[in-house]
Amino acid sequence: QDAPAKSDQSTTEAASAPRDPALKPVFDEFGGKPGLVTLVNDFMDNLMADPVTRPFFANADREHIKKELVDQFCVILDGPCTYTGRDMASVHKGMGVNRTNFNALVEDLQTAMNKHGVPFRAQNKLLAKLAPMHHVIITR
Ligand code: HEM
Repeated sequence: QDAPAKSDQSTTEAASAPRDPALKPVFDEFGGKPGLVTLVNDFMDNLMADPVTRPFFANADREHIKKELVDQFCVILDGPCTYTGRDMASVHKGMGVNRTNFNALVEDLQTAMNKHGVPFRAQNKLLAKLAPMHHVIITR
C-alpha cells in the first residue's frame, strides 16, 4: 500500500473504483435497491393512473419495464447494479413520445419520490440524469 503503485496498477484501481463516490449517499437516500423496487412499483402505478401516460404502458410488459427501470436508476445513482436493458433510443423509437408525454412521466416519478420521502436534493440528482435523455426519447 505504501509502495508507489505502478502505472498499470493505478489504472486498474481507477477502473474498478465507484463511478462517482460523491453520489453514493444518494443511492442510500432512495433506500438502496429495495427502496428502488417499491419506488418503481408506485411509479408504474402512477403511469397507469395517468391518462397521458397510460396508453403507452397499457399493453406493455410492465413487470419487465419495472425491472429494467430499477437497474437503470440503480446504475444512475451509482448503486451496485448492472443495466442489461436496451438503449433509450432503440426502446422508444417509433413510440411517438412528445414533450407532454415526457413531462407527465417525470411528474409521475416525482409524485412517487415524494410519497417515499426521497429528499429533494436526492430527487434532483436522479432527475438531472434523466432529463438529457429527452433528446433521444422525444421523437415528435
Ligand atoms: C427519462 C425518461 C425515460 C426513461 C429513463 C425510460 C426508461 C425506460 C426503460 C429502462 C425501459 C425498458 C427498456 C428495456 O426493456 O430494455 C423503457 C421502456 C418503455 N418506455 Fe420508457 N423511459 C422514459 C420515458 C418514457 C416515456 C416519456 C414514455 C411514454 C410516455 C415511455 C414509454 C415506454 C414504454 C411503452 C416502454 C416499453 C417498451 C417495450 O416494451 O417495447 N418511456 N423505458
